Amino acid sequence: MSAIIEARGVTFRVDGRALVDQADLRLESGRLTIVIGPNGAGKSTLLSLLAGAATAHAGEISYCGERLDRLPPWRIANRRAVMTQSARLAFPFTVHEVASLGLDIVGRASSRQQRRDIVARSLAAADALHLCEREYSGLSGGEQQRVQFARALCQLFAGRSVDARQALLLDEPIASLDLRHQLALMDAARDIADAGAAVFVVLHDLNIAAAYADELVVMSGGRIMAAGRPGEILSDSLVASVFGVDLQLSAVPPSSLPFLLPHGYARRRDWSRTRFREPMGN
Ligand SMILES: Nc1ncnc2c1ncn2[C@@H]1O[C@H](COP(=O)(O)OP(=O)(O)OP(=O)(O)O)[C@@H](O)[C@H]1O
Repeated sequence: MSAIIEARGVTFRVDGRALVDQADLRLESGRLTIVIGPNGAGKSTLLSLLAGAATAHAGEISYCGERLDRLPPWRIANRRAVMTQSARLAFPFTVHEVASLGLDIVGRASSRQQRRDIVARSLAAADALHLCEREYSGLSGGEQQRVQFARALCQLFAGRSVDARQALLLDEPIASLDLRHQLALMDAARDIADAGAAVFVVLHDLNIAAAYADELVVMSGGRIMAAGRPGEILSDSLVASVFGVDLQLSAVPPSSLPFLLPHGYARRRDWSRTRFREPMGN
């Protein structure tokens, strides 16, 4: 079966410089793919290309075997939801209104009650239901990030009635979150993959990436340097060559790092999962 999203030889240049250079990638149903790499590696640019927000100069991106550049916007909107890094809003929207933006171009066939249910379910999945009536601009950075996650979930859930083969693309979704919300959001992403979507996440935290990824993609200088199961590809030498960090010389004693590479993958699987569903008091 074709991948939900596939990139073949994708290259994107600005002023002659390749920000993404000949990337090959398959995002499959049921799989959580996490991309890591240093600042400027090209991770967000790759995500924009996969989302259809930028157009490749070479290579091809397809959704379920159909060329992305030939799909009408409404089909793209039903098939993939995106959470970008920055989401400033110029108007005084409430949290409920921001989450509902995810329903703007999808889910039009749904009844008013179905749309209300989708918004409530998405806000609950992001632990943001209790913020519903608050003004978005008055929220903390982490709270805003959770509302943006809810907005992406709204789009995904609403689009599901039209197109069951979907992808969720998240750009640094846990950058502003506390530890519990980081794990809860990643657990929610895991659940969405387990329900059949292809999930693609840009992360900086190598421990969390190693703990959650079915497939880890390591980027540097616009290129995919390695891809595979975290336990198979993560090594001190890869971290040294891509991030310029010698883990052996780290000032932090290994025993204080709860799931340091590459052992985190196995350990995380044994933990009880963190859920947004319980009230968390903020
Ligand atoms: N519109 C643009 N014009 C010129 N250069 C750009 C543009 N967008 C991104 N870049 C450059 O392309 C490179 C890749 O950027 P990108 O945002 O994809 O990296 P990233 O891996 O997501 O980085 P970070 O971890 O810092 O978010 C960077 O060097 C960036 O400065």
